[in-house]
Amino acid sequence: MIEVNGICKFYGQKKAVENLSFKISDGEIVGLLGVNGAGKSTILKVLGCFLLPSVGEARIGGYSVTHDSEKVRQLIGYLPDRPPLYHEMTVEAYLSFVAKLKDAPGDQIASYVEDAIKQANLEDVYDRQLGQLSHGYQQRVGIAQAIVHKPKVLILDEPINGLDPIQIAEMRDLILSLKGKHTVILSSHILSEITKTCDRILVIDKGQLVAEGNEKELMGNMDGAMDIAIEVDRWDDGLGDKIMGIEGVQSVTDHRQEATTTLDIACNLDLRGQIAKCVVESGVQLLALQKKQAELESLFFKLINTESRR
Ligand SMILES: Nc1ncnc2c1ncn2[C@@H]1O[C@H](COP(=O)(O)OP(=O)(O)OP(=O)(O)O)[C@@H](O)[C@H]1O
Repeated sequence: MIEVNGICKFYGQKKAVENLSFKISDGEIVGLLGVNGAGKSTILKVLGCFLLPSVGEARIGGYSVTHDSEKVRQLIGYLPDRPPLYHEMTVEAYLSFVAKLKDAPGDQIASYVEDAIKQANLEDVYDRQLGQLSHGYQQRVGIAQAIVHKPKVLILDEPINGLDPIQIAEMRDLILSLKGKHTVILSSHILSEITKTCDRILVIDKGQLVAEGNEKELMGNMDGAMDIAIEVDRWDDGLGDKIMGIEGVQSVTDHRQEATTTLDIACNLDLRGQIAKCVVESGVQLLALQKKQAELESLFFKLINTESRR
């Protein structure tokens, strides 16, 4: 449904997107993940026909965003990072206005608006002026204006931006409810959130695609990186150094308690056997050894290589 081939985008001398290619199939929900300034909005603006690519081509439903932008616009609904709302209009009047602009069939505008209001859970505020709505409701109206003409593809730029935890959960449900009806591409800088809604994640760093896959696949791409925790019966001065001496161990952090000591060990491959052997040979009793789930955040940092930015 969406095909991006070798896109670059320059703002003057500044390269915001570099040689980016990806495909999104019909009905998929795909997330663009990256820190601020990674190039997410720029990519979505190109797909939304708001910006032309400097190099390369993008197609939606087979139509080029550069040469067939009229056709592309009919296929897509777009929520920019700031929803384009007219504050003096009511929700219903605004959605009806957008439906007309998007060439929804004249005799069905009322039913299209009603459907969008229902889907975005706006029944309680349909007659309120947009300027009087909370940020969370304005964001929902932003989604409603993107879906009102029943587009095949939805492009959502940071749909949870500025929402509180309850509004985030509601927005997550709303996005998941769009599954099956639309192909969705959305952006976020929050890894834990994007994994809850998206089938697949494209990790963007400095305008480039640095990794892609679902959460499990991204974890699998970490070259076997693994965090291991061990518990031993007593503190031993040389144990940390001995474990550090095992090839592939990256760091050892100890936590001494009264009765036992735990050590957190980061490795670049599965070294559980060697670590157990090393502990036993040191004469210390090994009470527990477990593989820790690598934290999502540490995955993100590893993928975009930003340890130094933390
Ligand atoms: N109109 C513009 N003129 C010049 N540079 C721009 C312009 N818009 C974006 N940029 C730069 O291009 C890069 C990518 O910006 P973009 O907004 O696409 O990133 P982003 O990942 O969406 O970030 P954010 O999450 O902060 O919105 C950034 O370095 C940004 O400063």
